[in-house]
Amino acid sequence: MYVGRFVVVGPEVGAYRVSSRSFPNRQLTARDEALTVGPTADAPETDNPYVSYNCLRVVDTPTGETAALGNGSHVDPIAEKLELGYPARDALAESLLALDYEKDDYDTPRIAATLGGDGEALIGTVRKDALLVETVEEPTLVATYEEDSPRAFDLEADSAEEAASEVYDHEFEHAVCAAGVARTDEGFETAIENGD
Ligand SMILES: NC(=O)c1ncn([C@@H]2O[C@H](COP(=O)(O)O)[C@@H](O)[C@H]2O)c1NC=O
Repeated sequence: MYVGRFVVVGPEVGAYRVSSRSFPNRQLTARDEALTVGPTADAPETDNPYVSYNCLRVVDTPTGETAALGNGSHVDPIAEKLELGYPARDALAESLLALDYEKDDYDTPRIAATLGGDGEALIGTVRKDALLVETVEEPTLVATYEEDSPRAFDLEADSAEEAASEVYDHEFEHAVCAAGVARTDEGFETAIENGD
C-alpha cells in the first residue's frame, strides 16, 4: 500500500518517513537542531514547493525541550510557537490551519507531531475536509494518503536510530528516507536513515 509521507509518535519516540512516487531523489541532512529533506545531487530540477523542508526540529521551550516533526514548511512555525511557550495543541492547530492542505494535484494533507520533554505527545493533520489534533498515549500513525486519520501503530523502537530504520523498513511502498527522535536522559537524540 502507498500512504505517502507518514509520522509516528508515541510517548517516548517519534519518526517521520518520506515515501514518494514522484520525487524519489531526496535525502535527509542534519543542520543545527533541524533535519532537512532536500534533493540529492542527481535529482531533476523541480519547482514543486512542497518537496524541500525541515521535517524535524528540536527546540527549547519554557517547559523543556520539545521535538516537532512533519511533512512540510509548517514544521517551522510549529517549532517557533513551541519556543514561545504555546501549548503543543495550539502550536499544531494554528500552524496546520494557517498553512492548510497543500494546493497540489492531490490536495495533500499536512501532517505533524510533537514530542515534549515532559512526556506529552500529540499528532495532527489538516486535510481538505478536517483539522485533527490529538494527544496520544501510545505510538500513533498519520499519513498523507489512505491512513489519513490518526490510529494506533505498532512501533517497537526505543531509540532514534531504531525509530528511523523501523519506519524506513516498513512495508508501506516507495521508502525514500526517514528521521527518528527519542527522549534520553540528556535531552532528545535524532537519527537519519537514507537507505545507503
Ligand atoms: N512532503 C513531501 O516530502 C512531499 N513530497 C511530495 N509531496 C507532494 O505530494 C504530491 C504527490 O507526491 P507523490 O506522488 O510522491 O506521493 C507531490 O506532487 C507534492 O505536491 C509532498 N508534500 C507533502 O507530503
